[in-house]
Amino acid sequence: MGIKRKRIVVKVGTSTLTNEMGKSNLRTLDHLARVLSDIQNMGHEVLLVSSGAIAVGANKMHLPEKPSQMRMKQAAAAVGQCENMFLYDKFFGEYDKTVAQILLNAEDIEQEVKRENLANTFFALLEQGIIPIVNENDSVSYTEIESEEKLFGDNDMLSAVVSVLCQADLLVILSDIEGFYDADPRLFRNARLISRIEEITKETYDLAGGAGSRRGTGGMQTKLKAAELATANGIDTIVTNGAHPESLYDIMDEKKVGTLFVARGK
Ligand SMILES: Nc1ncnc2c1ncn2[C@@H]1O[C@H](COP(=O)(O)OP(=O)(O)O)[C@@H](O)[C@H]1O
Ligand SMILES: N[C@@H](CCC(=O)OP(=O)(O)O)C(=O)O
Repeated sequence: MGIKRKRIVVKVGTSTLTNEMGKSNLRTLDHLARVLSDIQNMGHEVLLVSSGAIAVGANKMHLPEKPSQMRMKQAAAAVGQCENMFLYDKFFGEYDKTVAQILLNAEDIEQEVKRENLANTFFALLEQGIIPIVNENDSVSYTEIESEEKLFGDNDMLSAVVSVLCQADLLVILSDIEGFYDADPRLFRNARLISRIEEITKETYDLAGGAGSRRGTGGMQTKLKAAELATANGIDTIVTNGAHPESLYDIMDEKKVGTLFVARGK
């Protein structure tokens, strides 16, 4: 029997990668590296879209909080990206895996020639059993951090763009919450998890609020946009909690986890 959902893209947000102190959450990073390595050993192809550069960099630079000035955000991203890749290289290395860093701007996707080159790079890496780790190129492209006209908006959207580009079978967005609720559970205690969404409509967006912590960006609004793009391109999308990366095993076994946004045309 062939492997279902062979190629998966996993996106992990700042709120999962860092702790309350703004420092790297080493336990989660290690768990994530172990589970993704294991899933690759089971015959799947894995791509990781990882946020956290700005928050981790700000912490390493001893800034009192996440910077608001653009130049400081870009500086923090340069420091934090380096730290994150160091940690990923170390943790994935423990499980005998090689990782590669890909940093993207919107132009890299918009221009056809660049897009093709980029897809070829991803395919070459996957063919070699390497795990690509993707982030926005924040230190170069301020538009991705701030502009209204940004294509990615944030890493949720970037993960959907990468999923489409790589013709992934599944996108998993790991956040600091179990999935998509009928209201933001941080504000409404009685909010209920929605386990399956067949179609994302205006009413769905009405249920989604912004970021839940000072570390996160975009909240459920951007996750819905990402799910909309991915599902429109035939890619199932799951939003679930990244605190327990082991749930990825259940996802690969097609068990019910978090919220499934069903691919269109299925
Ligand atoms: N309808 C909703 N269901 C679940 N979470 C929601 C909803 N609306 C807003 N949120 C908020 O979205 C947050 C997750 O997004 P975000 O803070 O950007 O994290 P990440 O770093 O994972 O992208 C949750 O902690 C929650 O407070
Ligand atoms: N590219 C930025 C992350 C932006 C972003 O989308 O953050 P998040 O909502 O935590 O996924 C960084 O690495 O800090």
